[in-house]
Parts: sequence; C-alpha cells; structure tokens
Amino acid sequence: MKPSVILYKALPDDLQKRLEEHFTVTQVKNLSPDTVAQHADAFARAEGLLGSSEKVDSALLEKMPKLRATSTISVGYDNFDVEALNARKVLLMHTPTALTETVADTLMALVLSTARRVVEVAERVKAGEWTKSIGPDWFGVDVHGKTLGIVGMGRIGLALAQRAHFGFNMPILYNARRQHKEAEERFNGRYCDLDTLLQEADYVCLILPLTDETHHLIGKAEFAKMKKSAIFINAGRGPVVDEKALIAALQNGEIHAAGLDVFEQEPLPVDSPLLTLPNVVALPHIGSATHETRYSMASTAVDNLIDALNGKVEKNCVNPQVK
Ligand SMILES: NC(=O)C1=CN([C@@H]2O[C@H](COP(=O)(O)OP(=O)(O)OC[C@H]3O[C@@H](n4cnc5c(N)ncnc54)[C@H](O)[C@@H]3O)[C@@H](O)[C@H]2O)C=CC1
Ligand SMILES: O=C(O)C(=O)CO
Repeated sequence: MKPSVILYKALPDDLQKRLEEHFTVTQVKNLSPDTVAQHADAFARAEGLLGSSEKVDSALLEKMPKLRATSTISVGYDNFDVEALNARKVLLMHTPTALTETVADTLMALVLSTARRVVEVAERVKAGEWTKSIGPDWFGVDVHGKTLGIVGMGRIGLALAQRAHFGFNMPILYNARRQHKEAEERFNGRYCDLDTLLQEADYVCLILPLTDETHHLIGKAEFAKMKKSAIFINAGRGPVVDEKALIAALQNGEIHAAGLDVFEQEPLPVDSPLLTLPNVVALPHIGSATHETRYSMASTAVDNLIDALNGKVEKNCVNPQVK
C-alpha cells in the first residue's frame, strides 16, 4: 500500500501526477484547525506533508501521529517548529538551491528601483505629470560603484554579491555568522561587524533567515547608525526588522529609501504607513516568484518528499540527524 500524504498547496498537473504515483494524496486548502478537523482521518494516517506558507507546530503534529517527513516548497523554514519535529524524529526537507539566482535578481531589482525611483516616476508618467523635460526632482542616485552591505552571506547573499561585483562594480561589505572565503576571493567582499557595515554601506541589504537571534536584528539603534543617504533593502523575512522603527527612520529622513519584499505581517495591511511613503518600493513577497523557479521549487519539493519517505536525505534536509 502506498504511504498517505497531505498536500496543502496546489501543484502543476504533472507534479501532482508524480506525487500520486508514489503516494495516496489528500489535498487540503490549508492547515487551519478547521481543515484538520474536517480531514481528521487523513491527517491521522499521513506519513508525509507537502506545501508552503503555513505554520507546522506541535499542535498540528499531535494530529499527525504517523508523520515521518515534511517537505516545504521554500528555502526558509521559520514556519516549522524544528524542535518539535526533531523530538518526533520527523524529517524536514526544503528547496535551497532552486531559487537562489531568482531571489538575487529580485534583490538587485529592489536596489535599482529604489535608487532610480523607478516605480515612483513611472507612476508620475502614467498620471500625466511628464509635461516637459524632467528636472532634479525626478532624479535618482547611482548604483554602480557604491558600497553594498550584505547582511547574511549565504547562498542568496553570494549570488547578489556576484551581480553587484561583476555587473555594477560595487565594493562589497558583508556580515554573517562566519567569514566566507568565496565572497572574499571571487567578489572582493570584506567581512565586517554589523555596526561597521551599517555605518559604511550605501545599500544595506538583508537576506537572513528568521530565527530567535535575527528577530528585530535591525531596529531604531541600527537605523540611526546608517548614512542619511542609505537605501535599505529586506528580502529575507519581515520580522528581522522592527517595522515601526523602519517607518520612523523613513519618515524622519534618517535613511533615504527602502525596498521591501517581506513584512512583519503578510499580506501587508492596506493601511500600513509604508504604502504612503513615495521612497518605499513594497513588493508582495515575490523573491522567488517566476514561473520557472516556482516550478523548479515545487518539483524539488515533490522529489524531496519521495526521497525522505524512502530514507534518502543526502541533500535538501534541514535535520538529517533524526533519520
Ligand atoms: N523574499 C523571498 O521570497 C525569499 C526569502 N528568502 C529568505 O532568505 C533566507 C536566506 O536564504 P539562503 O541564502 O538560501 O540561506 P543560507 O542559509 O544559505 O544563508 C543564510 C545566511 O545568513 C547568515 N546568518 C544567519 N543568522 C545570522 C545572524 N544572526 N547574523 C548574521 N548572519 C546570519 C548565515 O551565516 C548565512 O550566511 C531564507 O532563510 C529566507 O528566509 C529566501 C528565498 C526567497
Ligand atoms: O523560499 C522562501 O523561503 C521564500 O520566502 C519564498 O520563496
């Protein structure tokens, strides 16, 4: 008999078929208590769980006594209670390499669009304001040659450094938990403490996982250390930044602009002050959202679940020690 799995995200038809070749699949719309109660038998039987953007905590695990593996269609796994999974010896699989280049493209898009005010001036054109040759009130600032500070020199940080170094001739400062030889040898990156990076960078780019350690890593004191001309970018996770402090820093002119793909609350509430600021580019968490990359992530996640339930955890496994 095929193992049972719960699928909580729609998959392209061919991937759904591949999943069904290996498993008996119950598709649900989300992991809310109501949905779990409605499909209680399927959750009680399931050995695998596949999806994204939903909390997987100990309360859910209690409803899934047979669970052996979870597979998330994402690289970030802050939605998972990893300690609870470890205690139950449930494997957690993710999609680290499938999205790296695409997310680095998004970061570069945020750098360029904030610096050159792309969204703001395009809106002014659409509003009919381009009635004569433009003056300095439409100008932006340069990107090439400016100092880029990358906080979180992991896979995506490295891909951003590559773009900035070779494409835009930007000197690179970085902060991470350890020094990265590759960043230094290939992209001339300079490791420094967070304070130095905040003080010296023209562009401060965050691409960090959300952990207890990174929660509100950037707040009032950190914005105060940045240059008044600094542009702040976050595409890691919203709660890494104290959003109230960010809004105040933008409103008080402590920093020049911000490009954001992630927020403390998603979707971003429509009454967020961030949406009233012309110097903010706010994106709806599109870091990896291209057709090609989202397909590749879903395909990797399906393969990850097949591998994990067959005891293969050589790659893409967050907690291989529980096997
Ligand atoms: N906006 C979006 O759509 C996306 C956002 N992400 C976010 O980006 C994160 C990073 O992804 P990857 O580069 O693949 O991960 P990674 O694990 O390769 O890199 C993470 C980096 O952060 C550093 N780091 C961790 N804690 C730190 C701390 N307290 N202080 C300084 N550095 C610290 C690590 O040393 C490492 O260099 C993901 O965990 C996810 O939250 C990832 C993909 C898409
Ligand atoms: O993979 C992730 O962690 C995302 O945020 C979406 O791609």
